[in-house]
Amino acid sequence: MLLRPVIGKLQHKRVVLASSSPRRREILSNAGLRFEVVPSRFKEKLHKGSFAAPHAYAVETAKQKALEVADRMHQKDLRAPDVVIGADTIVAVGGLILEKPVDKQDAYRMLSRLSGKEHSVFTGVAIVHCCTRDGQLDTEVSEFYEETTVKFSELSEELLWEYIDSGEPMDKAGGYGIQALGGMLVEYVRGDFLNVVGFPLNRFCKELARLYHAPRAPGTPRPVQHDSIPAVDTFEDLSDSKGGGSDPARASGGLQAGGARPQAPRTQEADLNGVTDSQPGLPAGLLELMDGFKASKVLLTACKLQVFDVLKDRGPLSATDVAREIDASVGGTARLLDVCAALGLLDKSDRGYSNTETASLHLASDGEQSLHGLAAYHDGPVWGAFTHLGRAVREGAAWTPEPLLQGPHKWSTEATLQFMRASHGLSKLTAQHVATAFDLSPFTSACHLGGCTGALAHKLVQEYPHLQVTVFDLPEVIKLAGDFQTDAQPSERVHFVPGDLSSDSLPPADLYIFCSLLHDWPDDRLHGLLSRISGSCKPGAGLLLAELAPAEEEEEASGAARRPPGLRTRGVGRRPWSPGQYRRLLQRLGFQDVQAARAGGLLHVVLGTRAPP
Ligand SMILES: O=c1[nH]cc([C@@H]2O[C@H](COP(=O)(O)OP(=O)(O)OP(=O)(O)O)[C@@H](O)[C@H]2O)c(=O)[nH]1
Repeated sequence: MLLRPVIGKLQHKRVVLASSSPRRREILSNAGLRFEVVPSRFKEKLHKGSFAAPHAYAVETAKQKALEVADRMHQKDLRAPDVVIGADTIVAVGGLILEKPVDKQDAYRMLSRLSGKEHSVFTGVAIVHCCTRDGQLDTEVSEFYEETTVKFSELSEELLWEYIDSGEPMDKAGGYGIQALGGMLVEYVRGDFLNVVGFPLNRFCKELARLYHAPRAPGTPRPVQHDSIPAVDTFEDLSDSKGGGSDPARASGGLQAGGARPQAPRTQEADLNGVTDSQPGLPAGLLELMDGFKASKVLLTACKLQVFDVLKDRGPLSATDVAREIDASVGGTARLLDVCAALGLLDKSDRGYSNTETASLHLASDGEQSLHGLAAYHDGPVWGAFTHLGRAVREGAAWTPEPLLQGPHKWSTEATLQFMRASHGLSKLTAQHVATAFDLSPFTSACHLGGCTGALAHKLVQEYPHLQVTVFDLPEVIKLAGDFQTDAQPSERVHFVPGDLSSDSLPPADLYIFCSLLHDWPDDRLHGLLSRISGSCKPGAGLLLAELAPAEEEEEASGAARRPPGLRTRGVGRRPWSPGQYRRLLQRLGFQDVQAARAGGLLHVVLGTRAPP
């Protein structure tokens, strides 16, 4: 299992592929990498003559493509992804650089130049690590290139034109696609085949291994292992995600979006350094599971005590200053702050403690992307439910506590508001990704079922100027929805309709949407509801489902599935969600053209169209 740990180095990072090339997307996703695709807008027009060699041109273009995306994403959200990957493939023959042909004549010129000769294919790759400090984007670029030699047969005019007329050359460097019809033109290849197709996967993995696993000098002791929550004085040792490897993003003060994670002891990564650990592995997954709740409680407690609010937009503060502001003991506060730093939620320096970017963005109570309400919900009703899990199991009760299951019509106004605050935070965070996972412009009316505060509805109308959106939810929720604001302007195209999903008829719409709602529903209820919706849909109407991705998939992609089956740290109580399962379910319910996409690194979004009966 040397393969997945290499790609797994990027597992908990938000990775973006800055390329529109379907081949690059396929090569990287086949390798198990999880990423978003944001095509670069950088125009490939660098002056070729100013580069000493063709590969230098490809590398610089790859770098500019990636930096353009990092910069644009940073400008847009004031938050860049953790890693942006850019690539550029060119063909070099007789001192000339060939890119994609602009038209058939250009393709003809390129292919006749390659006929009967050897040429080089270079792909330049840039891996850009990003972090944001004081609102400024900081980048660290690793770049490399790979060269492959390709020899073409002599091509007759007839063959040449037949190939050009197939249309295949037009979006390909040098005017051919070696992976398809163009393969028939090729006599031999020396070097990495995938490099010709557009991405040198082998070299990329070596580069990741180098970046994240700088070999230790001989005789250097192995890094110290820690429990999830280390002794206060040792938290600095936890700066790397898996212990032992170097992480450029962190080394440069960078921050992991999913950074607050307990540490597991090193296991097989030693193989990457050529050091094979012959000892049987310790049950890292088990220990992590036993300990994991402490990390959650630290985060939830720091949120509740408003530690992240106190530190937001302020310079580093001492434990004494923070203790004064949150009205707590100095010793207790110091310990809490140290553990928050160990978990990657705070930065600690000689001058004191300050928020990481993630903490300011998501854990302080104000701000558009705050998840403070969700933290309070977990610390309150959810925590309470899991405290009595043993009793629920003995009595055969649902894991969600009865009062929560009963729904808002049985809750106090405060409990309903607490639930809505949690839902609102999560919706605001994910709305843009859900709204743009697919092109929804063909629809003119949508209904967000269980749409709560209307956060997604407002994003949808902002994104689609011709769309009317109905938010359908229980009367107790709709009554309070006006108390919540979104960054979008209130719109007359958003309507709130009270009703009960399971008994009332649904408002008419040509697109129905569910978002983060179905994951804990029992199978029979889910099937019943979706069949009812399918029954209310006219042919051509859409159903869009967006759910948080299950822990299993993430872990499998990273190789963490080495753990004993069934041991998962996250996703407890969730219905296992896989796009494949929902695709099949939607197809059984009469939806066709079902497409699945991954959005924001956290969501699966599935869209189907009601087939004629
Ligand atoms: O044999 C093959 N050779 C090349 C390709 C494809 O050609 C293009 C190369 O173009 P470029 O590197 O500029 O990348 P774009 O497609 O324009 O996408 P970006 O958004 O990244 O600029 C590339 O798609 C190769 O896959 C091929 O398919 N076969």
